[in-house]
Amino acid sequence: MLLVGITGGPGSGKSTAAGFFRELGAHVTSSDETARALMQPGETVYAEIVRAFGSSVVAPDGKLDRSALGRLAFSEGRLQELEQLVHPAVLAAEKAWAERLPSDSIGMVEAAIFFERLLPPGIDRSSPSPEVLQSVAKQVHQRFHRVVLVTAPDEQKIERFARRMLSSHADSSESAARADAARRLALQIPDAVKAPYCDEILPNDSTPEVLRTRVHALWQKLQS
Ligand SMILES: CC(C)(COP(=O)(O)OP(=O)(O)OC[C@H]1O[C@@H](n2cnc3c(N)ncnc32)[C@H](O)[C@@H]1O)[C@@H](O)C(=O)NCCC(=O)NCCS
Ligand SMILES: Nc1ncnc2c1ncn2[C@@H]1O[C@H](COP(=O)(O)OP(=O)(O)OP(=O)(O)O)[C@@H](O)[C@H]1O
Repeated sequence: MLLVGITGGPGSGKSTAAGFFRELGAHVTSSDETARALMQPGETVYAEIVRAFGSSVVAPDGKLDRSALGRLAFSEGRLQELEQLVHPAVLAAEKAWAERLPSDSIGMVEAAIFFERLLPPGIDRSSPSPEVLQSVAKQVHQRFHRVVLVTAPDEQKIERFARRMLSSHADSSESAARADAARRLALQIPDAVKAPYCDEILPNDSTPEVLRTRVHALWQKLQS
C-alpha cells in the first residue's frame, strides 16, 4: 500500500484534488472530516472541548458552535489548546483507517497541517527556521510514502475559501470571510517554504478541469 499525504492552504483545492483522486480509485480520507466526526456530541473529544472552552462553544442544538470555536482558535490564540484535544484522536483514527486498506491500494490522507501540527509550541507557524522545518519534514515523511502539496496564489486561496464560506454561512459578510481565510492562511507554512519538503507539487491556479488533468498525470506517476 502506498500512503500519500495531500496538503495545501485553506482554499487551495486539496479537497477538490482528493475528490479527483478518489474517482480514479484512490482510498481517501480527510482530516477535517474525521475531526468533525470526532467533535460530535457523545464523542470524548466533544466532552473535552466543552470542558475546556465552556458553554459558549455549544450551539442551541447541543452541537459545537464551530464559528464560536473558530473565533477562539484563530483570533484569540487558543488554536494549540484545541489542537491538543483533537489531533491525537484524529491521528489514531487515520492510523486505524490506513491499516484496513488493501495491500495493493493507494491511500490518501488530505489535511492542511501535516507539517504545522508538528511545530514546537509558541513558534511563528508562518516562518519556521530551516532546522525546525527539516526535523518536522522528516517526521511527515516517516508517516507518508509521498507528500503532495496543492498550491495556488494566496489571493486565489482567500477568494475561494471566502466564496465557499459565504455559500454555507449566509450571515457572514465577504470581508469577514476573507479576513477569516487570511487568519487561517497566516497560521500555515507558506507554499514556497513548504514546497522543497514535498515530493509533488499540484498547482491549482487555473480551472478545476485543468486540476483534474494534472491529477490524472500524477495518478499515473503514483501508480508506477
Ligand atoms: C476551529 C474549527 C472548529 C473551525 O471549523 P470550520 O468548520 O470553520 O473549519 P474546518 O474544520 O472545516 O477547516 C477548514 C480549513 O481551516 C483551516 N484550519 C483548520 N484547522 C486548522 C489549524 N489547526 N491550523 C491552521 N488552519 C486550520 C484549514 O485550512 C482547513 O482545511 C476547526 O477548524 C478545528 O477544530 N480546528 C482545530 C482542529 C484541527 O487542527 N483540524 C484540522 C485537521 S486535524
Ligand atoms: N481551480 C479552481 N477554480 C475555481 N474554484 C475552485 C478550484 N479549485 C477548487 N475550487 C473551489 O474552491 C473552494 C475551495 O476548494 P477546496 O474545498 O477543494 O479547498 P481546500 O484546500 O480543501 O480548502 P479548506 O482547507 O478550506 O478545506 C471550493 O468551493 C472549490 O469548489
